[in-house]
Amino acid sequence: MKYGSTIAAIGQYGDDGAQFQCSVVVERLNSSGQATKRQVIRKAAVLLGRNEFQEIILRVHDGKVPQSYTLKEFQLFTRFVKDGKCTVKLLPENIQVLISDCPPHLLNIFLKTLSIKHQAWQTSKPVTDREKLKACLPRSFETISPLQQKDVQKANELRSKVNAPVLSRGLVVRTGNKMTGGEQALHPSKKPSLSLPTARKLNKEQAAVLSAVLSGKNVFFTGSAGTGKSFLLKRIVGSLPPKSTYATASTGVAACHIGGTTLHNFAGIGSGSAPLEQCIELAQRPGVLQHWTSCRHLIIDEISMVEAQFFDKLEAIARSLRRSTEPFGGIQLIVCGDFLQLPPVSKGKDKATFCFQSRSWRKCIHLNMELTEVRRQTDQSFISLLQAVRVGRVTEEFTAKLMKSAYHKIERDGILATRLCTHKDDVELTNDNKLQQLPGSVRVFEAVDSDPALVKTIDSQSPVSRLLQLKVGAQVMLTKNLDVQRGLVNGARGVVVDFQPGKLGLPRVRFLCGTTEALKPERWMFKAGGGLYLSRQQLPLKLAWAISIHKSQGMTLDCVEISLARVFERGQAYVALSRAKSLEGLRVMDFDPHVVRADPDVLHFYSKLRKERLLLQVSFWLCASFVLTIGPNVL
Ligand SMILES: Nc1ncnc2c1ncn2[C@@H]1O[C@H](COP(=O)(O)OP(=O)(O)OP(=O)(O)O)[C@@H](O)[C@H]1O
Ligand SMILES: [Mg+2]
Repeated sequence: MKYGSTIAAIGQYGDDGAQFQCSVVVERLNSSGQATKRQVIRKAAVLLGRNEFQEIILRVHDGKVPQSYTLKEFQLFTRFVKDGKCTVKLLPENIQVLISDCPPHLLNIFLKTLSIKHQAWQTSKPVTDREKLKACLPRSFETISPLQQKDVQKANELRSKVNAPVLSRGLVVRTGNKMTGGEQALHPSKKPSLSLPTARKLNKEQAAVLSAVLSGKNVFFTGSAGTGKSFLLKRIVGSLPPKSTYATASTGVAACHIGGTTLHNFAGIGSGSAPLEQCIELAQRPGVLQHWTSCRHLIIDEISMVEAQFFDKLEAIARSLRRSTEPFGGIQLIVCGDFLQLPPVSKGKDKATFCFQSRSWRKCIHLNMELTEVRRQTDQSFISLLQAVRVGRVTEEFTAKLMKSAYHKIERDGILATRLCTHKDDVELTNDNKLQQLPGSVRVFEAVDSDPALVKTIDSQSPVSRLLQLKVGAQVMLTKNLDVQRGLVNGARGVVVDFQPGKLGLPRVRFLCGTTEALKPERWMFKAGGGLYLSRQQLPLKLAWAISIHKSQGMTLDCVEISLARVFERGQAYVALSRAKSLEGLRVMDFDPHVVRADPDVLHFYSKLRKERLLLQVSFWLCASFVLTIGPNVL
């Protein structure tokens, strides 16, 4: 395959784990492990292939001369895969290939492909040097085929049979201090069987948006609640080079869902209410300036809560700091959200303006796309009800259904419904009171923060609090995806059944999905200003008798109870109702159709986009085999 075509292919597809673009450093080491020769390739294509003897080859291409390494005995260092980094150390040659700035999702598949293909290859008879010479085959290189079940089977067969000497000539995987993969197979009792990568697949609509993003367009994608916008954003984050990609969201909770930071944190201009000149000065502080200059792809989730003036300021700052006349200083924007959900928080009496009403929106966004397939709910009649609520048109039939839901018995196995509150104070009061009312003693779990002096910054982005108080019987919610297959997902509801004996006294939680699990502390990483990373280690739990509707934006909830009497915002009732996975899992205490309001400006914005045929319903677009040629000139 030619280098040029490889890069183009990677830009658009490259999802099979055999090739990607990244930075590479090749080091030749001496016997004491020091580099005696170093070659830096800032823009390299890395390919996995096979030679004429079916051996696995790692090929590094700098655009001129390819370098090939036969992968027989090697070590993989995989601790920083999440940051797009890994190292392949070739043992007999004493060469290490340091890979960095690789889209983490691709790197993950690449490493899995490499490990499994290598283990499957070990089941075949090795070709000796003598046999190679005799064969006189012309040299060849063919990109490795995507992982298949048969590769996994072969690798697992080897794992069940093999003993130490065989693996000692093979692969060793190191993830920090722990060892996985090949090395675990040295201890037969510990070897887990391998499987194909389980990343949940994007649907066609989502894949089309990803492809538009990878083609370099500035994309705004929208869709009703639960169409998988944030799910897709996570994949987009994983498919772009980490050094120049910033994942942000308008709120800390939403930022945490996509493993990013808040837009305010990225911008470094405080609330952004100071005059532009002052904001530009603020953005030039050390640490902040680097965000603006190194960013090539800016991702923003929950765009509906970003204020127009703030967006315009960011756009002007980007042009100024990057000394560019292009919109947003040439940064690729990937913006997502549903304007019919929560609007920006208004300051004072004036109604806040939406981002799409900003001066720069139109010139910044090349492509508007809409996801239509709802993934959070499966019951079509409930989906139709929510669609009606979204646009503020509740029929009598839907009103009757929602009023009837007040009698739903949704408690199961001692797990009560979570109450979604319109006001923050109600949340704290409810959770504190309910915990106090429970018999038994309180256990307090204190988080370990990387920088206790920055607890406020951590609090603003963390889904878990510094102090977590629990008792047996406490209603809790999981705040992290622990095991999607087993239903242990972010937002899963449960109840504390007991605490394990011992000093740590970790809580065991029974979840609605039927699983009872002892929970261990988990770690969250946050990007703070100045390229600084902060972390918090805490149990992945929060009290769940009540949460606020604002905090629930973006969540999927198992069983919810809602009181809408004090709804004060357009879109608020829709956000609350659309958190539920099913009508059966929902109880609305006091439904009144008048609290359901959609913002007329938003309805007008969406209908204008549709009228001008600028909002591409991706499903329609796929049917029509529409080619991505729309640019800013069309808008
Ligand atoms: N392709 C997919 N495969 C499997 N599950 C998916 C897929 N896309 C989305 N989901 C699941 O659907 C649910 C809703 O997705 P997500 O939260 O991303 O929706 P959203 O559009 O961001 O909603 P909201 O507007 O409420 O924030 C989640 O549980 C998510 O894991
Ligand atoms: Mg979302």
